[in-house]
Amino acid sequence: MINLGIFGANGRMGRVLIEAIDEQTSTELTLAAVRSGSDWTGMDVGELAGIGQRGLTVTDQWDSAADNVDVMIDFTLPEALEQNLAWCVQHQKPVVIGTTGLNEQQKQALEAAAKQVPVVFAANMSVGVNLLLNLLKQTARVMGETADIEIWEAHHRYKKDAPSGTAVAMGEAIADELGRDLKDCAVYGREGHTGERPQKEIGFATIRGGDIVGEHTALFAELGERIELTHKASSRLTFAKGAVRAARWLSDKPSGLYSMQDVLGL
Ligand SMILES: NC(=O)C1=CN([C@@H]2O[C@H](COP(=O)(O)OP(=O)(O)OC[C@H]3O[C@@H](n4cnc5c(N)ncnc54)[C@H](OP(=O)(O)O)[C@@H]3O)[C@@H](O)[C@H]2O)C=CC1
Ligand SMILES: O=C(O)C1=N[C@H](C(=O)O)C[C@H](O)C1
Repeated sequence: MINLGIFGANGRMGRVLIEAIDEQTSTELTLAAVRSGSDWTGMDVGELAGIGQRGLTVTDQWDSAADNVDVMIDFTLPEALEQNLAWCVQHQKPVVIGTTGLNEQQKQALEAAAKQVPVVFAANMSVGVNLLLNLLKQTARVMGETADIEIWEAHHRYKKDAPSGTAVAMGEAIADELGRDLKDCAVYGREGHTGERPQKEIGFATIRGGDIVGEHTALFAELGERIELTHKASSRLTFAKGAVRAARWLSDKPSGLYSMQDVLGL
């Protein structure tokens, strides 16, 4: 049995993580952490996730459960990342991180923490997106030098970062394969008299609306033909199941920064 803890248990991902951990016979939820003073403190985790009472309450007293946790899972917001990492380092807990929209300082904090505890970081925990990253590299090898490359993504109205972490990871996978630096060739939206498209650009477009769980497309457009590679997530449980799989995989690994590709053996 692997005992798991969740940061941000009351969030959209936190709630489906409770459900995903509950579904597995080999994992048990032993810490459902929320921020200090949160209104959710004291609520039964099963009630929070809509799956009926489970006998564990949401808490803002994280330390009291630390001894009973093997791996933490963090899907919160970038502002919470450094505090969560510090807690994992202090208590020597491996951690799976799905939070997106990290700035340079937060990325460095992630790398520093991974020297002291095992860390899986992935902007998207689904099997499909991680397979897609490989397909994008293959497509870039064949068409990338001559095709116009565009990436677009669509998410729910509540999402706070843009473009999505997955879209950025897709752009990075393609740019790496083509020997380009995404910082130099990315264009985030276009407006006005933009002129003709420079061939080496990688363009990004973002849609936000309603309850869209997460959709990503990469376009490789030539004169005369084009390829579009699309992934559509229809349930957050897909991401949560991926995170639980990553946590199980991480439980016996040494310190280091791992990807979902490592977890899946891709
Ligand atoms: N890698 C992947 O596969 C996926 C990644 N994500 C990413 O996961 C993250 C969370 O998404 P989602 O669940 O939809 O977001 P929500 O806004 O629903 O949840 C965010 C959680 O983080 C907590 N939080 C926010 N700010 C702080 C803070 N400063 N200190 C402590 N806790 C804080 C919130 O607590 P409170 O309510 O108290 O503010 C809440 O519990 C996003 O970055 C998203 O992009 C999402 C899906 C899949
Ligand atoms: O915020 C979300 O919801 C999602 N965020 C991730 C991202 O930014 O790529 C992954 C997924 O698409 C859902």
